Amino acid sequence: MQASRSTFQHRSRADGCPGPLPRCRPRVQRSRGRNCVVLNAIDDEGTSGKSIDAAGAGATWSSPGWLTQLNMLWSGKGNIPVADAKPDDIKDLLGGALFQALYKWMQESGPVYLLPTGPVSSFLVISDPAAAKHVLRGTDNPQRPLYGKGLVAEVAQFLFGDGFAISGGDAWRVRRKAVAPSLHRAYLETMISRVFAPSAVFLADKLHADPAAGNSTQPQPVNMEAAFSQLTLDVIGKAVFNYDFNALTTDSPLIQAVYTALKETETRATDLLPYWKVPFLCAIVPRQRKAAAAVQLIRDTTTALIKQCKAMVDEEEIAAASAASAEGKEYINAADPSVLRFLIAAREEVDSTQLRDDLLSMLVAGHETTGSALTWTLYLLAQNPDKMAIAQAEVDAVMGARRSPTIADYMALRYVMRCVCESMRLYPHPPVLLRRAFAADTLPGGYKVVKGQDVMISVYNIHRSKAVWDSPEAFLPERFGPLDGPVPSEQNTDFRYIPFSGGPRKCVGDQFALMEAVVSLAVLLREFDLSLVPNQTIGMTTGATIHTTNGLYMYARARIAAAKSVALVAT
Ligand code: HEM
Repeated sequence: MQASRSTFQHRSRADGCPGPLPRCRPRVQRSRGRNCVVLNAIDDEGTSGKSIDAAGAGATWSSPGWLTQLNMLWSGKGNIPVADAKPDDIKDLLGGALFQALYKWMQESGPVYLLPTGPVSSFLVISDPAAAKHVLRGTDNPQRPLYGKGLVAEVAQFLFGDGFAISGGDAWRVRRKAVAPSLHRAYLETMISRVFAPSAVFLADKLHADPAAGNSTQPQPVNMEAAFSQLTLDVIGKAVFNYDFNALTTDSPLIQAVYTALKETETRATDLLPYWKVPFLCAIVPRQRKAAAAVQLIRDTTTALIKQCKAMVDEEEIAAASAASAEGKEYINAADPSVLRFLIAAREEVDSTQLRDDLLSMLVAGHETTGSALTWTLYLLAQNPDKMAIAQAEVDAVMGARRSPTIADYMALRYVMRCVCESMRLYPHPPVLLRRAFAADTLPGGYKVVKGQDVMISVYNIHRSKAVWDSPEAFLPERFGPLDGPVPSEQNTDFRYIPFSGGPRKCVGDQFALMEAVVSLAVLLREFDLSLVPNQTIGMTTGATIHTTNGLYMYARARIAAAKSVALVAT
């Protein structure tokens, strides 16, 4: 199958350590015009003294004092700095570049500040690891139920329904406990050989065959962001439902529906006027009608897949799954190792609607996230040829003439793994995590949080803060310590590195995602020299993940080294 250039264009996308741990540094006392914010030293426990000139905070011509005052008076949030947010800034950030504006305000207002969004509404923005740890660990924690998902559940409900990615409390706990075991070790190993490696090799074959990929005398750019979005949709479809979207080859109404629904979730997350909360308006606004039709198609397809799978699972398989569970073994169906099959065989299906929503949660949560992680890792490698050379040398040494990485290869691809981790530090997906306080609380550092407060944990800010990381803007895969040490996580960095969140609501697919990303990159780096098309501007925009503004156009030239090693084996 010949891939045309348009094959790798975005559909309506979603365009539509250990090792030396970074230390906290003293904060600089600063003042900004009339708004005097004084932050004192922050110690390693994240405690700080702070004060704010309440009368003047936020009082510029465009961010009038009354707005700030109301915010501060409301429920007595007086000990938290208020960002000097002008209406234009807020308009911009609601349009999609939210996390970049949050970074600017962190530099002005410190690691915990209030962002006024209306006369009596605000976000509490957290860019401090200790405060983030406190909130994340207190989310849906039965011992300390202080926070819930809040706004994110509201904007995604139309798609996720009662899925466990957005539900809370007991409903979430029960479903997470049922679904998480499906991603067990044997399943992940099977995914490498059955799904991750073959899908990446398929993409490589398309790039080899595609004159648009840069192998002809007239090299043409390939949009690798679009290619990764298609690859990860194919992967997650097979892994969760045993369903082949064939997104790398075809364009179907179902694929369009997935992109439409994702885009709508992203748009809702940044809508200034959440008119979609009004059912009457949803019924007449064309965008909402389109989104509703898309969700219906996705749900109908999922329901049909569940029905089909149920028909395949017999009593014998249920007994085998139950016996495996009793013996503490990991059950897997050799013919269909998908999450869906596991859940039905393990009788964890509850009712079909709940199962449908849980599976859709995994589909959505596991698609653009991994696609974006791959996009930015490749971008950073292409921008840092010295790191690219190390990664390719590792891939050559580990894989030799094998096109498809094995589980042993995956374990040995430690530098590639660090490249993925470092890329998720610089470009975390999503860049902010939303929460809402169920009860009044006090954050480390003494910041008072009122009941009902919407909270944004800016993972982007934490990951790029000079107070948290040395040379935060640099791409340094080596920064996490020796390659034979553990992979960085929120645990071994004390919440300084949280690309998969942390606490009870931590990503359930983190190991899946790392394997998929490392395996996909290994296949591509082994077979291609990938370079950026010159003179393109790679801007950032966001919805659920960080996207490029215009795509990531690259040349993919077949590597001589890979060709040689294949030839060596052939002789
Ligand atoms: C690089 C790829 C990925 C990244 C960066 C990522 C990141 C995250 C983050 C930050 C959260 C927590 C959100 C929060 O605290 O509000 C999360 C939750 C979740 N992720 Fe991932 N994820 C990735 C891949 C995946 C994959 C491949 C799957 C499925 C196989 C998946 C399934 C989920 C689910 C179901 C949740 C909700 C868990 C719950 O609420 O209990 N993710 N992910």
